[in-house]
Amino acid sequence: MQIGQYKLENNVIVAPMAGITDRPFRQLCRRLGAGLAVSEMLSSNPDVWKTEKSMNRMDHSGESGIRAVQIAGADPELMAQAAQFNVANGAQIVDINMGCPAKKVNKKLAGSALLQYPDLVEEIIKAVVSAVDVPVTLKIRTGWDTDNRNGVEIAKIAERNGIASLAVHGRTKACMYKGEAEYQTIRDIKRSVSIPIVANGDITSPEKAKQVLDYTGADAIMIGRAAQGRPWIFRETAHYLQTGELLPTPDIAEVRSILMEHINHLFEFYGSVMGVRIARKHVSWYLQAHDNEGQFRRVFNALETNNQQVSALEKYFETLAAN
Ligand SMILES: Cc1cc2nc3c(=O)[nH]c(=O)nc-3n(C[C@H](O)[C@H](O)[C@H](O)COP(=O)(O)O)c2cc1C
Repeated sequence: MQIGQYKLENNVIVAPMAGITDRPFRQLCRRLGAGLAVSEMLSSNPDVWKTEKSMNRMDHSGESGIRAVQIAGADPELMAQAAQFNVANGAQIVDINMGCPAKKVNKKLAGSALLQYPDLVEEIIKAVVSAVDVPVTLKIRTGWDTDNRNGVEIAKIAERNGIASLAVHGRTKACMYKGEAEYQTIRDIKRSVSIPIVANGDITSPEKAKQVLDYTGADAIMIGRAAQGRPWIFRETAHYLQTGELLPTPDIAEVRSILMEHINHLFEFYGSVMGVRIARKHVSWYLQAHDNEGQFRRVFNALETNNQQVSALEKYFETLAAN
């Protein structure tokens, strides 16, 4: 897929996930085959840009691949400034968040709450597109609520105001994460505009990715939660879409090596205190399939230092390999 001047290596994209798609995770997903990894959202409120959390989110140093940075907010002028600020800090694509249903974000009328106000959507897009000379992409849900799936209307606004590609999560804001994603609205959107469309929501396997692409006619797919503890899903999916062949799932030795690489990057990026905290949730996802009783995870979550975490994992994998 082409986004402005950028051609993706493949059409499998890492969904932005606040608290998850930090630089270590994006880098790992890219190494394991993702064509693009969008960063966690950054608020358009300049007062928070200096906080540790925002500074971490804006840290793209040494990141390979195209740097796509997501911004969230409801004020067109502030969104334009946030876009400029991020481009000055190295963003090569600016993505606007109109998909997030989180209360904290929607309370400020940002994220998917904006879908209720097509005029404001248009103003924000216009302001951001004219503020920067990099491609601007947009991420939405299919609409505000089930009776008002206005995704097609929003897509047309996006197209006529210069949005370079549009990612659509197949749920409305009202759905939050309940039920199953639907792809019919994504298909309707794809048929009503000619900008590239990215299909998102509940894509959990290479085969599902292919089904969704075939059904919607979308140009690319975006995977979020299914990559938690399973970043190799990008390699598997890209390979399947290109060849029709399923790769074998990684054996335990490879899972160990990927997990160790991931947590070592977390320690480097966040330092040992925060790194140890963030490692806990990732380790629990990686081990879901191997630690049925959750026994190891309970012990692991009580460990306080990175050295303790590393040696506990080494022992855990040695025991698994011996059995
Ligand atoms: C923990 C978490 C954080 C998320 N943060 C963001 C975000 O910062 N920006 C955004 O546009 N979407 C965000 N999303 C939504 C995802 O990008 C994606 O649209 C959604 O999870 C559906 O895709 P999936 O079924 O593949 O997970 C988040 C989702 C989760 C689970």
